[in-house]
Amino acid sequence: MIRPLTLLDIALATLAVVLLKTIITRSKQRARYPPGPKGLPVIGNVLQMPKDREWLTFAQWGEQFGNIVYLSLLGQPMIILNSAKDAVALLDKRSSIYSDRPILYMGGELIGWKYILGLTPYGDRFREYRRLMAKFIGGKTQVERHFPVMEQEATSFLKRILRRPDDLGANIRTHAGAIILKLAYGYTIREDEDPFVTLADRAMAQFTEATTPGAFLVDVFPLLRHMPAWFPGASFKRTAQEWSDTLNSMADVPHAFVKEQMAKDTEVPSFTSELLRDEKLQEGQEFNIKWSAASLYAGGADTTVSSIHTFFLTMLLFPHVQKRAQAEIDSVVGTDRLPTFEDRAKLPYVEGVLKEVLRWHPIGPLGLPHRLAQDDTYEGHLFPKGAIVIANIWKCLHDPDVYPNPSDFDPTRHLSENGRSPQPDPRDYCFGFGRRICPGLHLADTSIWITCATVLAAFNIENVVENGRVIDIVPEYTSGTISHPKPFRCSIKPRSTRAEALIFSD
Ligand code: HEM
Repeated sequence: MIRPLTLLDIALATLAVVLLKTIITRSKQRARYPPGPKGLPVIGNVLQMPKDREWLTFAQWGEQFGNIVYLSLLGQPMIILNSAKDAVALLDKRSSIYSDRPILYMGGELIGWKYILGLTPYGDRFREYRRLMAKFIGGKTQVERHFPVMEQEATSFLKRILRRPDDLGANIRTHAGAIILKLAYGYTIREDEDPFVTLADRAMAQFTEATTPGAFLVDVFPLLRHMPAWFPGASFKRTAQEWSDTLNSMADVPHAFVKEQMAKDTEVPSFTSELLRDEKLQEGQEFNIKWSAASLYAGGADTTVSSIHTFFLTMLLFPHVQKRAQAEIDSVVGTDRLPTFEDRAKLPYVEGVLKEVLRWHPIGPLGLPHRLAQDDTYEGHLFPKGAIVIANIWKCLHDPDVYPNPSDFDPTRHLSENGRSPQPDPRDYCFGFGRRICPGLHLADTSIWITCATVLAAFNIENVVENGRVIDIVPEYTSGTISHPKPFRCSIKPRSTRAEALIFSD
């Protein structure tokens, strides 16, 4: 005899149908996602994620599965774009839906880096920060106003090198900090252990630690953020509080300095002072000015450091490039003065050196992650809403079809020489894409150029010789959002007594 159906039977049957439907829909959807390495149930590709220099593994997966690679990390979809063509087609051309940022619970929410532009969600605050920055450094004309500061700081950099030639890393950090602090706050740094530079360095180091994937469980289980700080196992909350204090000081202390100077009418014009004077300050406006100035500092201090370091590294590794660039400067500028921005258009080979520095090792090999705001389809694939989309900038700039022999540092690839057209300008990719493109790109381009040009005019960069033996170096880079050359030794000496005199001539 057949037992009559109970409510429980009906509930179980309904659940089974719903589960089956979900599995079928998911696997149908999965079939429409781009290909990628096969992961495990639930955790997806978590165990296959590379621990360092992710851009190399992502590029390898691109060769194996096709340029667009799909990954799933505990259910979080991630899409890697390994070609410039796809990055432009999606992040540039469909920018209105590809411009959000993923939420980082430890770094963004608990510590407060979401107030810094790079992690600010796509919305009103994002637009306001970008508007303020565009007025100051948004184009070539705006940046031209800052040429005198950059030229003066380039000479100060040469002096620091001359005084402490063995402290290259520290000298470069001071130099980058000096430019951005002058522009953002009208602040002149102290030569020894500047308190603002030290504070910012600490905040940036904590940022790197806080946003390293897998470093904090709260990024995997966001509900943990509600745990009280005293709860056993909640030490991350206390760390977050401490690091939040550092970040707030990084934004507050220089801002207060400008206001103090303005009250005494002694301020040096800067991003902050100009906005505080100009803007009819409405509610919340001062907050935006303070945090966009801190965003300039956070975005500008560490990035150019890596590029300038790469410049020294490559001059050491490719001495023939250094010689040719110096010969070009000598023939155009002469040896009685240092190069200025007025010389730039007449120095195509030095321009090629700058482009190669930005291409050979892009400081942000994977840029910053974008977040897709709604479902999208592209070349027959489904890209789900909420997916994290990453452009493999390193791969775009090392694609052998676009840049033949990509590991060669060859400035001539950017010249129209011997009837050859220049290869694509790396600046079209290294600064990112769409509405999130680096707002500091013109400042970066000009400040790195003047630094390289003056260093080439004044110094020879050579291998260290010890006990008659040349110390060779093997170039190595750190992992992380901003990738730096690992420390290396080099000898930096004035090219002549005349060059040395020029450095101290002002
Ligand atoms: C070699 C130098 C630099 C390179 C290669 C570089 C590259 C980048 C890249 C790849 C991004 C992410 C773009 C995206 O999401 O698609 C970015 C964002 C950003 N950069 Fe730069 N950058 C450099 C220098 C600077 C400088 C000098 C500043 C400030 C003065 C700056 C400020 C920023 C800010 C605030 C963001 C966040 C933009 C946003 O989220 O809307 N960067 N940069």
